[in-house]
Amino acid sequence: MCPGGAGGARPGRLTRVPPRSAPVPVPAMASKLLRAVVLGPPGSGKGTVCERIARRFGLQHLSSGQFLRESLGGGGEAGALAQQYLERGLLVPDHVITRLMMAELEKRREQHWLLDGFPRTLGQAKALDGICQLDLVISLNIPFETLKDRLSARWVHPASGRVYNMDFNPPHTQGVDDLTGEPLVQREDDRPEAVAARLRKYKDAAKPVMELYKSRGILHSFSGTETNKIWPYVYTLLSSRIPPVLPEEEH
Ligand SMILES: Nc1ccn([C@@H]2O[C@H](COP(=O)(O)OP(=O)(O)OP(=O)(O)O)[C@@H](O)[C@H]2O)c(=O)n1
Ligand SMILES: Nc1nc2c(ncn2[C@@H]2O[C@H](COP(=O)(O)OP(=O)(O)O)[C@@H](O)[C@H]2O)c(=O)[nH]1
Repeated sequence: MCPGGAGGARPGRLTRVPPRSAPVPVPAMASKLLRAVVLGPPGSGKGTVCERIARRFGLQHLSSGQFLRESLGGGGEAGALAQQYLERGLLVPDHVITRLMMAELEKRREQHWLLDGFPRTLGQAKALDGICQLDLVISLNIPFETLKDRLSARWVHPASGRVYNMDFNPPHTQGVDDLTGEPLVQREDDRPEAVAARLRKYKDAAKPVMELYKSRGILHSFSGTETNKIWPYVYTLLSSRIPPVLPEEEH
């Protein structure tokens, strides 16, 4: 069962109207903790979509890539090991990322959450199964050329993970994070040489994960080249599972 989750009851499935005299049950939609995953290749907009979902629906956005990058600075053994993989655009071994993510999920037993970047392999998906029953998996299908263009124009604020794109969502001042005023950087693994390898590896590892979630009937795929066009569909899907705290239009 999910940490803090309500087990088998699925949100949005409470369709029978009770007789007038019966006590009114707390709707599953309000009481069940949502466990969702966003899948997609590097540059597909997972972080962008997750941020929007997190803000509109009051979910915790948990980015495995961001947790990994934060672990690098800690001086620990796991961080040192992970650094060698990240620099080369390779996936860190399943047991390393799984241990990290399980610890983070354990801290958030009582919150709705949305995973970004985890699980990336079948091994990771099985580890997640061991602690949690997922409600929803969103898959973003974006053409390869679009991914390459986006990643080469991506700038990030390392401390927060906030992402910018010189065309799509540029910072107010070039090269500077809007909230902190700190410098933005380009990730080493967003260099064109690393990107092609990352995309290939993503495809190989993600295929069985998607098949697993498809076979369970929880996979929802969205295709396109623009996040703003995909977003209304994602918003509608989420709204069927959890009440929004902000309206859709406010990006
Ligand atoms: N489950 C995961 C998640 C991330 N990573 C490592 O962390 C890096 C950065 O992860 P993330 O921020 O999720 O980036 P990507 O998905 O690679 O790229 P993007 O943010 O562009 O999606 C990955 O390239 C990979 O080296 C990993 O090994 N295993
Ligand atoms: N041009 C363009 N850039 C986008 C769009 N959606 C997201 N981006 C940018 O593309 C880059 C990758 O998006 P991100 O959310 O980091 O994707 P992730 O790698 O899947 O987490 C970032 O620089 C985003 O600002 C879009 O519709 N058009």
